[in-house]
Amino acid sequence: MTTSEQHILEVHNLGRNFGGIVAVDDFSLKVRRGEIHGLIGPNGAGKTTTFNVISGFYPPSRGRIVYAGEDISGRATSDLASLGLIRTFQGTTLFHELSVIDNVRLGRHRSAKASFLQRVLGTDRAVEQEADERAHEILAFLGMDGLAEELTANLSHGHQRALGLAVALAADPQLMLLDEPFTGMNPEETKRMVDLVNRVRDEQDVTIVLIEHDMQAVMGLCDHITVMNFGTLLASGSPKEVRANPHVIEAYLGSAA
Ligand SMILES: Nc1ncnc2c1ncn2[C@@H]1O[C@H](COP(=O)(O)OP(=O)(O)OP(=O)(O)O)[C@@H](O)[C@H]1O
Repeated sequence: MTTSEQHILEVHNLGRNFGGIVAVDDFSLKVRRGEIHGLIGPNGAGKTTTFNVISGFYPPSRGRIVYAGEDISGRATSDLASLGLIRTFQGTTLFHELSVIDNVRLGRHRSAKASFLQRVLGTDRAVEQEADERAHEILAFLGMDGLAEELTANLSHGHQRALGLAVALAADPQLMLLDEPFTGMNPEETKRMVDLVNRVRDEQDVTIVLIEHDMQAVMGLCDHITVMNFGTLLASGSPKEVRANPHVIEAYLGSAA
């Protein structure tokens, strides 16, 4: 296997400025197919900016992003979604006034399986039916099929976050970028979400990169961790290696101080 077959994502010497602020500078990252990869670092380290550039929300100022062997630098989010690169957000982006199943159906349309006109006119019945079946399948996979017709606003926080995962899964991702999936969760909800993320990788064949501040969850879940500080690469390795790295300890103690 060549290195580009092994790595679903390669970020080469990425840079991103906002006016005079250098948010990300000469940052490189490689993500192997099938792994759960943590992107960590103190506040303001450049993690969210990196996600935004990879997922096409901002073009890079410098550097290159290669996904599944293809240079995707500066490509639009909708293009990337149809290639199987899907990103979730820290806050929930669900439609609270819609049912659970309708949210998942909408997630499927992000993968552009039907043309815009077909979607608006609802002319492609086969596409609609397939979206419906897949939406139920995903809810069942997440143990939420019993909630399919429930109003999203009525779900618990934990279920809303799991629904966010269902919406992302509906787009048939190969690579999912999860932005702080455990934020605002109690330990029990975090444990359930950790199990779900593991199952998404194991059973749905999705590679996962996640930004997260809950160190216990990150260390327990990730195969590989990349640490950023001041927009640059600070360390990269197994959870054990990263935890023992004096530069990482210093960066975290410094930020806590
Ligand atoms: N749209 C923007 N305009 C100006 N500056 C920005 C913008 N987005 C990010 N920055 C700056 O870039 C730097 C990196 O921010 P970023 O949000 O990427 O860090 P982070 O590691 O995700 O932080 P946190 O863990 O607090 O979310 C910060 O100094 C931030 O203020």
